[in-house]
Amino acid sequence: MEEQTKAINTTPENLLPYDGEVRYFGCIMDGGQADVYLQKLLNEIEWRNDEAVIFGKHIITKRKVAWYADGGFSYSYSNITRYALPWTATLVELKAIAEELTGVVYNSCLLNLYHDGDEGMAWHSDDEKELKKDGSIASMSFGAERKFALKHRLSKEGTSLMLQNGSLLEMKGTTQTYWLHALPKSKKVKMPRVNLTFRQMMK
Ligand SMILES: O=C(O)CCC(=O)C(=O)O
Ligand SMILES: [Fe+2]
Repeated sequence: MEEQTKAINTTPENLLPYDGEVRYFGCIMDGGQADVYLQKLLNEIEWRNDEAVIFGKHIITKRKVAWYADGGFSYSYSNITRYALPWTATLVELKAIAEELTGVVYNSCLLNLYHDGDEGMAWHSDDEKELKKDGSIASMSFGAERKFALKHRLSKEGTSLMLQNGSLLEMKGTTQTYWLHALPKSKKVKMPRVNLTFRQMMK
């Protein structure tokens, strides 16, 4: 890896006023390096359309997904069992960068490919029982800059920020219990974005 030219903010402030911790490290690599990673991820990842059952209807999302993890992990939903793919060299590199900055070791990664601003992610929290309770999620972004929104479940208080190319965001503590997050659609965005969320799954 090339040497960093700009200093990374290794102790970013908490963006949430209460009930959780969300920290934005900003860009953790230069733009050229981020562009190289974007191309590698677009080409190397086994992207597939996500399937889900919503209101009894079987739907296939426009957004593409992939799931990589330590050996042996599987995950079931809507009567489908998915097996994790083994880490690629690129993902091992990116996982090491996330772990170095957050001080947490991750054992799985969910990847999302949004082809343009017509694709997004609805309000949700990542509170599946398979995930370590109050654990850390490290979210790395490549490609088009997109808005990331957070909303408290009870008070409805909200905040948002732009996730830049080559940036890192960490969510931890009680964030997934009390806050929802979303990636709103945007007519202005014409370029793809790849997002990686490194997660701590229960063994
Ligand atoms: O694309 C993003 O920044 C958010 C992804 C996300 O929330 C998720 O995969 O659970
Ligand atoms: Fe999420």
